[in-house]
Amino acid sequence: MKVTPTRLAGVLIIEPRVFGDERGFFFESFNQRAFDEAVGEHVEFVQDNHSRSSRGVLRGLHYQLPPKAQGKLVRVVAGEVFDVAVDLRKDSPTCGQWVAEVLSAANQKQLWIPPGFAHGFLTLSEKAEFLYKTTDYYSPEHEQCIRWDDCRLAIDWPLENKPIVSEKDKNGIFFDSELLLPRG
Ligand SMILES: Cc1cn([C@H]2C[C@H](O)[C@@H](COP(=O)(O)OP(=O)(O)O[C@H]3O[C@H](C)C(=O)[C@H](O)[C@H]3O)O2)c(=O)[nH]c1=O
Repeated sequence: MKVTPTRLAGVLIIEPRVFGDERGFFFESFNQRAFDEAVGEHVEFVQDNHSRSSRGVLRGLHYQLPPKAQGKLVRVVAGEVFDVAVDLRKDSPTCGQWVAEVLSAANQKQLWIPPGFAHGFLTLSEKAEFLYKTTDYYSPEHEQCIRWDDCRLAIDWPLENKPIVSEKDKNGIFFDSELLLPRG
């Protein structure tokens, strides 16, 4: 497993070791011991999610407030997305900054996004199947949505057209220092 830090401390790009042969391929999509070693601590996941999106669908930017903040280990098993994490940690030197990575069935890359970040993605392929593990349960009461087009975040989405966004996401809030989350 190859682990690459990003410019947002804690957010990691994880590339599993893929075993290809004449039948196809095999890889461990999650290994608790290897993951904990990569992150440097034990991380427990309690929920697996799966969403399918069409080209141009943008989901996010979502996060849950403490005490239900979620860490997310995300990957794509069909198609391709432009995946984004935004640092919302109050005392972080990269607070308000974002990092993006193209995740696809072809590159088999995963992104570890610890609690304290907002997350979203733009679908680049006709269809994308998005799977992810979360470190806490879904809690609508704690869910927040920051506008994908917030001008302070200025995320450079590779948009071909106006994205397809849910009503909830259309009515998201704008990034503000009041939103920031305590570290940990
Ligand atoms: C997230 C979630 C949703 N739901 C229900 C609530 C709605 O009735 C329906 C669709 O929810 P939503 O429109 O919030 O789904 P997404 O827009 O894909 O939200 C996700 O998208 C971005 C990329 C994220 O990072 C979050 O994990 C998550 O918020 O599924 C559940 O039952 N459990 C869940 O964990």
